[in-house]
Amino acid sequence: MNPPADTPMLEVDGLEAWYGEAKILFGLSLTVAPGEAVALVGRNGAGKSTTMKAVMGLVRRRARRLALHGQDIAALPTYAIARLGIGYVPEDRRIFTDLTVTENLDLGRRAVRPGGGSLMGPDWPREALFELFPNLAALRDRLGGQMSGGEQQMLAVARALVGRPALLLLDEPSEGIAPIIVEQMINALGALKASGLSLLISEQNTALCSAVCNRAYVIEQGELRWQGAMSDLDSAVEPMRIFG
Ligand SMILES: Nc1ncnc2c1ncn2[C@@H]1O[C@H](COP(=O)(O)OP(=O)(O)OP(=O)(O)O)[C@@H](O)[C@H]1O
Repeated sequence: MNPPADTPMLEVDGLEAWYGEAKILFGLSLTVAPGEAVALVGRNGAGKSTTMKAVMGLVRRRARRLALHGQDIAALPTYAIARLGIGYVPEDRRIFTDLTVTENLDLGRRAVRPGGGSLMGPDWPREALFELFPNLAALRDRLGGQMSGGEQQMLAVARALVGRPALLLLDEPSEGIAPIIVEQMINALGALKASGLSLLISEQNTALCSAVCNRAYVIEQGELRWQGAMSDLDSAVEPMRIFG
């Protein structure tokens, strides 16, 4: 049975998370609607990465509700959450440095069992990925370890897309990459949004957030500080100085 039309793609309610005994998230709530691009912003150490890890089940966490398009994921292990349809690109990219671009992409395929409740996002055949990230096309036989940080970031995003996620979590996709590559990343993320993919993007780059995202959540010390339309963030951000 399909969920009601207004079901969020991602629903997070009252999320708490810990590293060992240290509590990091204190009851965060957020949603991402189908096809929506949402920014998660906040200073270094605010808890953006932890929020993404908590959604993926990579840290100890508890929530009143954690659901992917109506399906409860709170008790699932990480691999099952990924298999249901969430792609995750962590801050440290984690591409295979000893494999070529093409081999890295081949490893991104997701083992999906029909009827298992998995959501399939837009299909990105290899040539479409190379159109999305033209730099990768020229480097298709290059080893991952011999690419720049920005190229590796593109490869990490492309590899996540091969698995046809319905929701993509991107942890600081512009971090440590050259401005020209940030431009290309903005274009690519715009195309992803246009394809109907839902995006949750942790970012400190205001240009990227404003170009791609509809709404934003500001977090500070593991708590929600502000939420609203991306266009209203600037006036809210200045007094809070949450970027940089
Ligand atoms: N593995 C860990 N063990 C213990 N504490 C951690 C760990 N990773 C992060 N923290 C702490 O959790 C808090 C939130 O960190 P998190 O990485 O989620 O922040 P962030 O908003 O993503 O910041 P950044 O932009 O610097 O990545 C910080 O106080 C950080 O020191």
